[in-house]
Amino acid sequence: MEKPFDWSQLKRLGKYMKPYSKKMLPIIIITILIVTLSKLAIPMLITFAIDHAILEKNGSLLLIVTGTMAAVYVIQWLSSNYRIRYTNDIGQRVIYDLRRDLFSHIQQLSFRFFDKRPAGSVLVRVTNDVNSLQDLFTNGVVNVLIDSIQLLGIIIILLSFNLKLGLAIMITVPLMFMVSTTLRKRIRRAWQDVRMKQSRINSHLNESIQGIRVTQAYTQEKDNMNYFDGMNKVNRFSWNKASGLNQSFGPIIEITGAIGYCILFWYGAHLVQTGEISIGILVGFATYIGHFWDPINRLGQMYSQLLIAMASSERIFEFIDEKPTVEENAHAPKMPPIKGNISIENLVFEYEPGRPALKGINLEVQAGQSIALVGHTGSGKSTIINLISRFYDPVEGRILIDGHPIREVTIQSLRSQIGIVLQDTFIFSGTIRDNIRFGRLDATDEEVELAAKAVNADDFIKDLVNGYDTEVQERGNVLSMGQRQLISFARALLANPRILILDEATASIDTETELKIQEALKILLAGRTSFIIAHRLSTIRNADNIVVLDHGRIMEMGSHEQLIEGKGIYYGLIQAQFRFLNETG
Ligand SMILES: Nc1ncnc2c1ncn2[C@@H]1O[C@H](COP(=O)(O)OP(=O)(O)OP(=O)(O)O)[C@@H](O)[C@H]1O
Repeated sequence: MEKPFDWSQLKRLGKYMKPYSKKMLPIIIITILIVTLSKLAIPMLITFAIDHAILEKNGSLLLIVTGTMAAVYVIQWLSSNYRIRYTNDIGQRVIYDLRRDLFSHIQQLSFRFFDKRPAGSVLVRVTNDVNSLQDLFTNGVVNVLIDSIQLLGIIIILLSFNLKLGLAIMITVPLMFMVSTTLRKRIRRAWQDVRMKQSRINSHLNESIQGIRVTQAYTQEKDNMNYFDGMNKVNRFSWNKASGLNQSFGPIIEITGAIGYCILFWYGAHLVQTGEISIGILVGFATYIGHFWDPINRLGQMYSQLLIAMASSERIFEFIDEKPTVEENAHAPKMPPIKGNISIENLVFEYEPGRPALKGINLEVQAGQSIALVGHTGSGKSTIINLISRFYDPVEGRILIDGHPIREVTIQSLRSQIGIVLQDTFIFSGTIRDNIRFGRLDATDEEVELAAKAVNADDFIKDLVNGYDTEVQERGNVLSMGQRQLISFARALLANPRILILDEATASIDTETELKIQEALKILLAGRTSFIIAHRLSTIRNADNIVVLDHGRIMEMGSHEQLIEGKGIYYGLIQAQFRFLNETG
């Protein structure tokens, strides 16, 4: 359904122009006035030249009028130039501010926001929706002004030339407006349909490229192609429909315009014969009418553009108005340097109402201890670490670090002292050095290399073509799983956090890398409080305390030996792992 025009959106967008309006708007308005006035002056000069210079054979007057016309054209060209430069500048500044606000706001939003939306849809708002406003700010608003002033000027001039002829011609205006707006509406809907189809293609494309390895592994290329082909065909049909409608617009407008010309020549010639108007005025009328239909046409077009832009701005502001679900108290103090004692008190959490992921977790951790979280998939391990880092807030209960409830300190001061190494180690596009330095941006090259050495990453990095300056692409596809893991260890070590959270990679890697990772892990964990979602027996065994979770509850807790002796869930898990290893090995 098409929405009516939303003024509040335009008002809100207008606020983005405010910082620049004082300095730039007066210049823009003056240039707009000069451009329109000079456009209006040309037919007036033609009229004058015919009646007073050509018909009266006054050569010197003709020369003066021609000179004046040339001067007007130069003025028009100059002010047009300035107008375009200033409107482009103001437009780009507004878009820059809007894009910056949107991006910085999105970065603040909590995990819950991203849980609900595919990455593609967030991307579209920062790119397409902001771009669609660009046209409005650079040309749209200004063109509306120029066209409106031009239209008003022509109407006044024509009526003052000759009231009767002026009114006779203007009979066609409502007709033209009606035809233009009805047709525009249909065209707009058709293009909306095209955009919808295209965005479907885009999101399918995005998913296909992201999942290309799975598609090829399961040889689903043909099915995938057929599906894509279907969407592509539908897109072609809707494009044809929209462009057909679009093309019919010009001739229809021309026919309506021709009616105006017929009236002019039939009635105008009559008025010339009766001596009521001069030939010059008749030619003047014809020239002005030539400039008459264009602004009407463009204003209709502008309305569609405005509707599209308002829809985009609504989507942008919807994101800007989104509040982070993890909020900070207005005067929250900073978390003092962390020692690492953690108390988890009766923690209850649900991602979706009525489906608890944690059902009352209690845990005491001493500074420097390492905790291994184990349990079946979906038992709540990741949820616990998400809550410690305050990516979500609990429904009940609380977490204290060195006696400070984490909800009462600033998020920045908390997270900057917690290091997180996720299973899916994200490598950004850039050099290896940049990727390690992500842990602490002010680290020197030596510090980066020291961190890499400490976690045994130095050897393989030096073997790369450009060593630390080797460019890696987004997600680090050129690196192996184990190498990516080591880089993320170096990144975390460089940040030197007091609390370390680690989601151990599940994929099996060769024994040599495994050993390297285990050694690196020892260095990384030394002297820090750590939570590890552990999958490898070696990691689990080395932990000070093993916490066994099931369905959001702690079922068992203790050292490896204690838990094995207890012959409970942990014992079962370990047995199952051994059985699996024996059967597959
Ligand atoms: N973003 C989310 N939105 C909704 N439900 C979620 C979300 N993340 C996890 N859950 C649900 O919460 C429960 C606990 O999930 P959690 O990720 O903590 O398990 P886990 O023990 O870390 O599992 P795994 O070992 O597979 O990573 C699961 O039932 C899961 O379906």
